[in-house]
Amino acid sequence: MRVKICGITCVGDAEMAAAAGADALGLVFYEKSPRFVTPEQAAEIAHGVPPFVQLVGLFVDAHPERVREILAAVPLNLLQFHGSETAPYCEQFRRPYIKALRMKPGVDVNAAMAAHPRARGFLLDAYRAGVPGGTGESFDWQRVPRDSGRQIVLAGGLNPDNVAEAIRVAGPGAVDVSGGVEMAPGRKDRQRTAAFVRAAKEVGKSMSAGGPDYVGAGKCEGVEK
Ligand SMILES: O=C(O)c1ccccc1N[C@@H]1O[C@H](COP(=O)(O)O)[C@@H](O)[C@H]1O
Repeated sequence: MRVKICGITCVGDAEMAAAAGADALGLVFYEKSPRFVTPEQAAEIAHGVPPFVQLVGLFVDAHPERVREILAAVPLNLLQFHGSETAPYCEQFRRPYIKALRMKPGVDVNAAMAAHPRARGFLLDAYRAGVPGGTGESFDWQRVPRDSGRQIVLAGGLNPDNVAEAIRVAGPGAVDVSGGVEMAPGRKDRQRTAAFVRAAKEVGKSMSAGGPDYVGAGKCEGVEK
């Protein structure tokens, strides 16, 4: 189970979250968020990120020039598009990306996924009208498709107390949290972050112990599995 801690705003929190075992750290480039960071702050935070921890840039319907400017200044490994971005928009940056889907009642998740054939995965988040994300609200985890064949990142209102149950119900490949591990908007709490990573990794391990440990559909030529 991979874990992303989103909304990192300072070097200390990046180091703390990485030490707690986070696989990815999120930087929010959405100006209206309390977790917004400037490209300069983001570049400084990037220096505190150890090798093999992914740095993810979160955008909400940003002007393409703004995304390019940030890409030139910050070594992002993955882009997270959290607005109503289309596939051509997302693909123009030629970087791996995930697309956030807000779980509005009645939304056709499979159709939304099909519209982004080149996305690395889909982050499923709660829906609240007028707010693009980071609401601290969850949605019915039963609604997460189990057989889409796409990588699912579960988000929305997760915290150290509910993440294990959320993973058991939804069966995602990764989880993403922001408000549920904070002590104040934009500042992560060490204990909550560590407890979240531990809970997610433990349940992920116990679930893979009960089933096949290799779920990849792709085969390598000449190699029998
Ligand atoms: O974190 C934000 O401020 C934010 C702003 C705009 C769009 C997305 C945002 N965050 C993402 O939302 C999910 C859920 O947040 P939470 O855990 O419910 O607080 C989070 O994982 C971020 O990827």
